[in-house]
Amino acid sequence: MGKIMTAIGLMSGTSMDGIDVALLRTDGDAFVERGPSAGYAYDPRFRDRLKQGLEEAKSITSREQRPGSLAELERELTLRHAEAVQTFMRNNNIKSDAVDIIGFHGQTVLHRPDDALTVQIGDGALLARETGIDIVYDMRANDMEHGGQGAPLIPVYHAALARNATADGKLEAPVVFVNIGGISNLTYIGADDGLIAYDSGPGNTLIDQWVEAHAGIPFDQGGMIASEGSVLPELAERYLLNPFFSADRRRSLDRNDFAAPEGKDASLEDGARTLAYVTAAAIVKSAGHLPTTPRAYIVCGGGRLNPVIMGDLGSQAKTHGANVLSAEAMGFNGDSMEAEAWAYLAVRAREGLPLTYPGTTGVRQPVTGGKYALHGAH
Ligand SMILES: Nc1ncnc2c1ncn2[C@@H]1O[C@H](COP(=O)(O)OP(=O)(O)OP(=O)(O)O)[C@@H](O)[C@H]1O
Ligand SMILES: CC(=O)N[C@H]1[C@@H]2OC[C@@H](O2)[C@@H](O)[C@@H]1O[C@H](C)C(=O)O
Repeated sequence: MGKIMTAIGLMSGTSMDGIDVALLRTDGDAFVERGPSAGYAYDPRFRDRLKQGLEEAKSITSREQRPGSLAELERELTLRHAEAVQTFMRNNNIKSDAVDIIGFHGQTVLHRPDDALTVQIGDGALLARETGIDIVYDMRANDMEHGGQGAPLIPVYHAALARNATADGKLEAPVVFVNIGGISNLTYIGADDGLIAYDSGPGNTLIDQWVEAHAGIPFDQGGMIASEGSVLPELAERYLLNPFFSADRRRSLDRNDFAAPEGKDASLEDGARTLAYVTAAAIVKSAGHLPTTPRAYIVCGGGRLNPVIMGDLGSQAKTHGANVLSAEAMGFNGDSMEAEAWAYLAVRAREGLPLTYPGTTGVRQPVTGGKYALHGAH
């Protein structure tokens, strides 16, 4: 066993709904002990600023550029993360000298794997100064420099969880972890420990955009709106026939790769129902590229709280003989898993261990990654 470190992971995902924080004790390998976690929601005004930041980021051609208000946004985002860390440590009685490292994801504002360009805003040095803790950040860049898609990075953590659950007799491979966030991604862990991962399609983003534009609400809580509607097959087909699903090569997605329907395309309810169906069908369709059908799908991320998505995923997976379980049914935490993963990745980075593999991002060889900001350096 390697050196066990105490790490905090910070995730601000593509849904831009807030900051997830989680504490982990780990050696970056098989030893994983999950600690407390929390979510700190963004207020609607900051969420709007992030959305504007995504627009401004469209003109970026090299990853250091911060056009428009992006530099100011990066500073504010970082200070919000520092505040989240401080609140989290206060609420859980954790002293900063008890934490060895923070894994800081930042906010993805642009992701164009075909141009080898991925930009996560987040100022590691500022966060180190504010928290007094060493930071590992910018963990996607090195993967891209070595020919990878820069995403997904969570698979190595899924693999550690699966290995431990299999050893405890709680799980039988092959198994798939699905994260239904703004975008959905899946990790396949084969019986021989083989690891395959990729983005599987639009997650909640289209549903969020649809209900925001037509009902002025940020998301379809509990799938209430979708449950009143019907699937419109033509509209669903329009998404599911996208070349993303049939291409030979799996590629990672940007939030803007799929667009929400036009208002005239559907009623509020039918639109929400159809997009929930698309979210589930995209996962099953993408899983068709795996070497074997998994026995189970373990679902994490906010989409698992939408029973319409879960119902569709359950019935479609069943036709292939697979069960669908929420992360909680396996004793995991579906809200904090990404933040836990960023804590785990920070420790792996510190130990020089690989973060990504040819099977997870298409990188040429397993590579580590991350930049460091040491709190004593200033
Ligand atoms: N109670 C709920 N009912 C229905 N949907 C929900 C509920 N809670 C959260 N969601 C959905 O989950 C989304 C947030 O998911 P999550 O926090 O996993 O995304 P993320 O981490 O930002 O994204 P990504 O994994 O793509 O980076 C919300 O935008 C919403 O659409
Ligand atoms: C570029 C980027 O931020 N991608 C995110 C996004 O959100 C889900 C999916 O698209 C995944 O590829 C990734 O996040 C997860 C946490 C990952 O890297 O594992």
